[in-house]
Amino acid sequence: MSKSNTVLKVSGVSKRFGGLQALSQVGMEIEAGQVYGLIGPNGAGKTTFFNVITGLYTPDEGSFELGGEPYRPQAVHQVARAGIARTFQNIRLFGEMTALENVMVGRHVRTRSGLLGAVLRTASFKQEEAAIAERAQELLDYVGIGQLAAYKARTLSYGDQRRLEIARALATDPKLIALDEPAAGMNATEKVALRGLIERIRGDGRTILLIEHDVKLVMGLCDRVTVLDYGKTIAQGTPAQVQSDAKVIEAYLGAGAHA
Ligand SMILES: Nc1ncnc2c1ncn2[C@@H]1O[C@H](COP(=O)(O)OP(=O)(O)OP(=O)(O)O)[C@@H](O)[C@H]1O
Repeated sequence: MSKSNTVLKVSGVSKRFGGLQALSQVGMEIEAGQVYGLIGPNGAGKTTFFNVITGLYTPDEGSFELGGEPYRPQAVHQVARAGIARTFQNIRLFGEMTALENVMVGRHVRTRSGLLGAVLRTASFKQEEAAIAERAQELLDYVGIGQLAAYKARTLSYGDQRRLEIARALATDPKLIALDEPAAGMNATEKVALRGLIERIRGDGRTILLIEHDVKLVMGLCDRVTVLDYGKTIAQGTPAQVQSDAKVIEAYLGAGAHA
Protein backbone atom coordinates (compact mmCIF):
# COMPACT_ATOMS: atom_id res chain seq x y z
CA MET A 1 0.00 0.00 0.00
CA SER A 2 1.08 3.54 -0.67
CA LYS A 3 1.48 6.30 1.85
CA SER A 4 -1.92 7.72 2.69
CA ASN A 5 -1.27 11.00 0.88
CA THR A 6 -0.56 9.29 -2.43
CA VAL A 7 -3.49 9.74 -4.79
CA LEU A 8 -2.21 7.88 -7.84
CA LYS A 9 0.56 5.33 -7.89
CA VAL A 10 1.38 3.77 -11.22
CA SER A 11 4.25 1.33 -11.67
CA GLY A 12 5.83 -0.44 -14.59
CA VAL A 13 3.41 0.52 -17.34
CA SER A 14 4.31 -0.84 -20.75
CA LYS A 15 2.33 -0.61 -23.96
CA ARG A 16 3.27 -1.81 -27.41
CA PHE A 17 1.56 -1.03 -30.70
CA GLY A 18 2.74 -3.64 -33.18
CA GLY A 19 6.48 -3.05 -33.51
CA LEU A 20 6.43 0.20 -31.57
CA GLN A 21 7.13 0.24 -27.83
CA ALA A 22 5.03 3.31 -26.95
CA LEU A 23 5.63 2.97 -23.18
CA SER A 24 8.37 1.07 -21.34
CA GLN A 25 8.09 0.60 -17.60
CA VAL A 26 6.68 4.04 -16.89
CA GLY A 27 5.66 4.87 -13.33
CA MET A 28 4.74 7.87 -11.22
CA GLU A 29 3.47 8.70 -7.79
CA ILE A 30 1.20 11.72 -7.40
CA GLU A 31 0.50 13.11 -3.95
CA ALA A 32 -2.65 14.82 -2.79
CA GLY A 33 -2.80 18.49 -3.71
CA GLN A 34 -0.07 18.31 -6.32
CA VAL A 35 -0.11 19.54 -9.87
CA TYR A 36 1.92 16.88 -11.62
CA GLY A 37 3.24 17.53 -15.12
CA LEU A 38 3.84 14.93 -17.81
CA ILE A 39 5.95 16.32 -20.64
CA GLY A 40 8.07 15.13 -23.53
CA PRO A 41 8.56 15.67 -27.26
CA ASN A 42 5.89 14.76 -29.79
CA GLY A 43 5.29 11.02 -29.87
CA ALA A 44 6.97 10.46 -26.48
CA GLY A 45 3.98 8.49 -25.16
CA LYS A 46 2.17 11.05 -23.02
CA THR A 47 -1.27 10.53 -24.53
CA THR A 48 -0.79 6.78 -24.53
CA PHE A 49 -0.03 6.96 -20.80
CA PHE A 50 -3.19 9.03 -20.23
CA ASN A 51 -5.20 6.58 -22.28
CA VAL A 52 -3.86 3.68 -20.24
CA ILE A 53 -4.60 5.18 -16.83
CA THR A 54 -8.09 6.25 -17.94
CA GLY A 55 -9.07 2.87 -19.39
CA LEU A 56 -9.00 3.69 -23.11
CA TYR A 57 -6.00 1.44 -23.79
CA THR A 58 -5.23 -1.84 -22.09
CA PRO A 59 -1.62 -1.90 -20.92
CA ASP A 60 0.61 -4.91 -21.53
CA GLU A 61 2.01 -4.51 -18.02
CA GLY A 62 1.58 -2.22 -15.06
CA SER A 63 0.01 -1.84 -11.64
CA PHE A 64 -2.27 0.93 -10.48
CA GLU A 65 -3.43 2.34 -7.16
CA LEU A 66 -5.89 5.17 -6.68
CA GLY A 67 -6.32 6.60 -3.20
CA GLY A 68 -4.42 3.63 -1.75
CA GLU A 69 -6.73 1.08 -3.42
CA PRO A 70 -5.68 -1.05 -6.36
CA TYR A 71 -7.68 -0.23 -9.47
CA ARG A 72 -7.75 -1.79 -12.91
CA PRO A 73 -8.18 0.76 -15.67
CA GLN A 74 -10.19 -1.55 -17.89
CA ALA A 75 -13.04 0.66 -19.01
CA VAL A 76 -13.57 4.40 -19.12
CA HIS A 77 -16.73 4.39 -16.98
CA GLN A 78 -15.05 2.22 -14.34
CA VAL A 79 -12.16 4.66 -14.15
CA ALA A 80 -14.55 7.59 -13.80
CA ARG A 81 -16.31 5.81 -10.97
CA ALA A 82 -12.99 4.95 -9.33
CA GLY A 83 -12.26 8.70 -9.31
CA ILE A 84 -10.21 9.85 -12.30
CA ALA A 85 -11.77 12.49 -14.54
CA ARG A 86 -10.10 13.73 -17.67
CA THR A 87 -10.26 16.25 -20.45
CA PHE A 88 -9.09 15.60 -24.00
CA GLN A 89 -6.50 17.15 -26.27
CA ASN A 90 -9.25 17.48 -28.87
CA ILE A 91 -12.16 18.85 -26.92
CA ARG A 92 -14.95 16.31 -26.55
CA LEU A 93 -18.14 18.06 -25.52
CA PHE A 94 -21.71 17.41 -26.55
CA GLY A 95 -21.91 20.33 -28.97
CA GLU A 96 -25.69 20.43 -29.29
CA MET A 97 -26.23 20.33 -25.53
CA THR A 98 -26.02 23.44 -23.36
CA ALA A 99 -23.02 24.16 -21.19
CA LEU A 100 -25.14 23.34 -18.13
CA GLU A 101 -26.27 20.00 -19.58
CA ASN A 102 -22.69 19.05 -20.42
CA VAL A 103 -21.71 19.48 -16.78
CA MET A 104 -24.83 17.63 -15.62
CA VAL A 105 -23.74 14.64 -17.71
CA GLY A 106 -20.48 14.56 -15.76
CA ARG A 107 -22.38 14.68 -12.49
CA HIS A 108 -24.52 11.67 -13.42
CA VAL A 109 -21.53 9.44 -12.77
CA ARG A 110 -22.29 9.99 -9.09
CA THR A 111 -26.11 9.75 -9.07
CA ARG A 112 -28.19 7.12 -7.34
CA SER A 113 -31.55 6.99 -9.15
CA GLY A 114 -29.95 5.54 -12.25
CA LEU A 115 -31.53 4.82 -15.60
CA LEU A 116 -34.79 3.36 -14.31
CA GLY A 117 -35.40 6.46 -12.18
CA ALA A 118 -34.74 8.64 -15.22
CA VAL A 119 -37.22 6.70 -17.38
CA LEU A 120 -39.97 6.65 -14.74
CA ARG A 121 -39.18 10.23 -13.67
CA THR A 122 -39.64 9.30 -10.05
CA ALA A 123 -39.85 11.97 -7.35
CA SER A 124 -36.39 11.12 -6.14
CA PHE A 125 -35.08 11.39 -9.68
CA LYS A 126 -36.57 14.88 -10.11
CA GLN A 127 -35.17 16.00 -6.78
CA GLU A 128 -31.78 14.63 -7.68
CA GLU A 129 -31.96 16.28 -11.10
CA ALA A 130 -32.60 19.70 -9.54
CA ALA A 131 -29.66 19.23 -7.19
CA ILE A 132 -27.46 18.21 -10.13
CA ALA A 133 -28.48 21.30 -12.11
CA GLU A 134 -27.69 23.51 -9.12
CA ARG A 135 -24.28 21.91 -8.63
CA ALA A 136 -23.57 22.16 -12.37
CA GLN A 137 -24.33 25.89 -12.29
CA GLU A 138 -21.98 26.30 -9.31
CA LEU A 139 -19.23 24.57 -11.26
CA LEU A 140 -19.78 26.78 -14.31
CA ASP A 141 -19.52 29.81 -12.01
CA TYR A 142 -16.38 28.31 -10.48
CA VAL A 143 -14.59 27.98 -13.83
CA GLY A 144 -15.78 31.46 -14.83
CA ILE A 145 -18.45 30.73 -17.46
CA GLY A 146 -21.60 30.76 -15.32
CA GLN A 147 -23.22 33.30 -17.62
CA LEU A 148 -22.94 30.87 -20.55
CA ALA A 149 -24.95 28.04 -18.92
CA ALA A 150 -27.79 28.14 -21.45
CA TYR A 151 -25.61 28.34 -24.56
CA LYS A 152 -24.95 25.30 -26.73
CA ALA A 153 -21.43 24.05 -26.10
CA ARG A 154 -20.45 24.37 -29.76
CA THR A 155 -21.12 28.12 -29.70
CA LEU A 156 -18.61 28.77 -26.91
CA SER A 157 -15.14 30.13 -27.66
CA TYR A 158 -12.24 27.71 -27.62
CA GLY A 159 -11.00 28.84 -24.23
CA ASP A 160 -14.50 28.63 -22.76
CA GLN A 161 -14.97 25.12 -24.16
CA ARG A 162 -11.80 24.07 -22.35
CA ARG A 163 -13.17 25.59 -19.13
CA LEU A 164 -16.41 23.71 -19.71
CA GLU A 165 -14.52 20.45 -20.07
CA ILE A 166 -12.79 21.16 -16.76
CA ALA A 167 -16.15 21.92 -15.10
CA ARG A 168 -17.54 18.64 -16.42
CA ALA A 169 -14.52 16.76 -15.11
CA LEU A 170 -14.89 18.41 -11.69
CA ALA A 171 -18.56 17.41 -11.66
CA THR A 172 -17.59 13.79 -11.09
CA ASP A 173 -15.90 14.78 -7.80
CA PRO A 174 -12.68 13.11 -8.89
CA LYS A 175 -9.77 12.07 -6.72
CA LEU A 176 -7.59 13.03 -9.66
CA ILE A 177 -8.28 15.34 -12.57
CA ALA A 178 -6.24 14.62 -15.69
CA LEU A 179 -5.90 17.50 -18.16
CA ASP A 180 -4.67 16.66 -21.66
CA GLU A 181 -3.03 19.78 -23.10
CA PRO A 182 -5.48 22.26 -21.61
CA ALA A 183 -3.61 25.26 -23.02
CA ALA A 184 -3.49 23.96 -26.61
CA GLY A 185 -4.73 26.62 -28.99
CA MET A 186 -5.12 29.25 -26.29
CA ASN A 187 -3.83 32.79 -26.65
CA ALA A 188 -1.59 34.37 -24.00
CA THR A 189 -4.48 35.94 -22.08
CA GLU A 190 -6.42 32.68 -22.01
CA LYS A 191 -3.30 30.87 -20.78
CA VAL A 192 -2.90 33.28 -17.88
CA ALA A 193 -6.55 32.71 -16.97
CA LEU A 194 -6.13 28.94 -17.29
CA ARG A 195 -3.14 29.01 -15.00
CA GLY A 196 -5.20 30.94 -12.46
CA LEU A 197 -7.97 28.36 -12.71
CA ILE A 198 -5.62 25.39 -12.25
CA GLU A 199 -4.03 27.12 -9.24
CA ARG A 200 -7.48 27.68 -7.81
CA ILE A 201 -8.42 24.03 -8.29
CA ARG A 202 -5.21 22.95 -6.55
CA GLY A 203 -5.84 25.53 -3.81
CA ASP A 204 -9.17 23.84 -3.16
CA GLY A 205 -7.34 20.61 -2.40
CA ARG A 206 -7.67 18.83 -5.73
CA THR A 207 -4.94 16.79 -7.37
CA ILE A 208 -4.11 17.37 -11.01
CA LEU A 209 -2.15 15.49 -13.66
CA LEU A 210 -1.29 17.64 -16.63
CA ILE A 211 0.04 16.90 -20.10
CA GLU A 212 1.20 20.15 -21.56
CA HIS A 213 3.44 21.34 -24.36
CA ASP A 214 3.82 24.84 -22.99
CA VAL A 215 7.03 24.43 -21.01
CA LYS A 216 6.71 27.80 -19.31
CA LEU A 217 3.26 26.90 -18.04
CA VAL A 218 4.42 23.49 -16.80
CA MET A 219 7.50 24.81 -15.06
CA GLY A 220 5.59 27.63 -13.42
CA LEU A 221 2.68 25.53 -12.27
CA CYS A 222 3.77 21.98 -11.49
CA ASP A 223 5.07 20.62 -8.20
CA ARG A 224 6.63 17.62 -9.91
CA VAL A 225 7.30 16.64 -13.48
CA THR A 226 7.93 13.40 -15.37
CA VAL A 227 9.66 13.65 -18.72
CA LEU A 228 9.10 10.92 -21.30
CA ASP A 229 11.10 10.33 -24.44
CA TYR A 230 10.44 7.42 -26.81
CA GLY A 231 8.20 5.84 -24.19
CA LYS A 232 10.78 5.89 -21.42
CA THR A 233 11.07 8.06 -18.32
CA ILE A 234 14.20 10.14 -18.74
CA ALA A 235 13.72 12.44 -15.75
CA GLN A 236 11.43 12.87 -12.77
CA GLY A 237 11.53 15.59 -10.14
CA THR A 238 10.80 19.21 -9.39
CA PRO A 239 10.67 21.62 -12.34
CA ALA A 240 14.09 22.97 -11.34
CA GLN A 241 15.63 19.47 -11.26
CA VAL A 242 14.10 18.47 -14.55
CA GLN A 243 15.01 21.70 -16.30
CA SER A 244 18.69 21.28 -15.50
CA ASP A 245 18.81 17.59 -16.44
CA ALA A 246 21.15 17.06 -19.39
CA LYS A 247 19.01 14.27 -20.88
CA VAL A 248 15.97 16.52 -20.84
CA ILE A 249 17.80 19.41 -22.41
CA GLU A 250 19.07 17.13 -25.14
CA ALA A 251 15.94 15.10 -25.79
CA TYR A 252 13.22 17.60 -25.20
CA LEU A 253 14.30 21.18 -25.17
CA GLY A 254 17.13 20.41 -27.59
CA ALA A 255 14.55 19.06 -30.02
CA GLY A 256 13.01 22.52 -29.99
CA ALA A 257 9.67 21.06 -29.09
CA HIS A 258 7.40 23.98 -28.32
CA ALA A 259 9.99 25.52 -25.97
N1 LIG B 1 -3.57 3.59 -31.28
C1 LIG B 1 -2.30 3.58 -31.71
N2 LIG B 1 -1.87 2.69 -32.62
C2 LIG B 1 -0.58 2.71 -33.04
N3 LIG B 1 0.37 3.55 -32.61
C3 LIG B 1 -0.02 4.47 -31.71
C4 LIG B 1 -1.35 4.55 -31.21
N4 LIG B 1 -1.42 5.58 -30.31
C5 LIG B 1 -0.19 6.10 -30.26
N5 LIG B 1 0.65 5.45 -31.10
C6 LIG B 1 2.08 5.73 -31.28
O1 LIG B 1 2.69 5.69 -30.01
C7 LIG B 1 3.69 6.71 -29.89
C8 LIG B 1 3.35 7.60 -28.72
O2 LIG B 1 2.23 8.43 -29.10
P1 LIG B 1 1.50 9.40 -28.08
O3 LIG B 1 0.34 9.99 -28.81
O4 LIG B 1 1.25 8.72 -26.80
O5 LIG B 1 2.63 10.51 -27.88
P2 LIG B 1 2.49 11.95 -27.21
O6 LIG B 1 3.67 12.11 -26.32
O7 LIG B 1 1.14 12.11 -26.62
O8 LIG B 1 2.63 12.87 -28.49
P3 LIG B 1 2.02 14.33 -28.80
O9 LIG B 1 2.78 15.28 -27.95
O10 LIG B 1 2.32 14.49 -30.25
O11 LIG B 1 0.55 14.27 -28.51
C9 LIG B 1 3.72 7.43 -31.22
O12 LIG B 1 4.78 6.91 -32.00
C10 LIG B 1 2.38 7.12 -31.82
O13 LIG B 1 2.43 7.12 -33.23
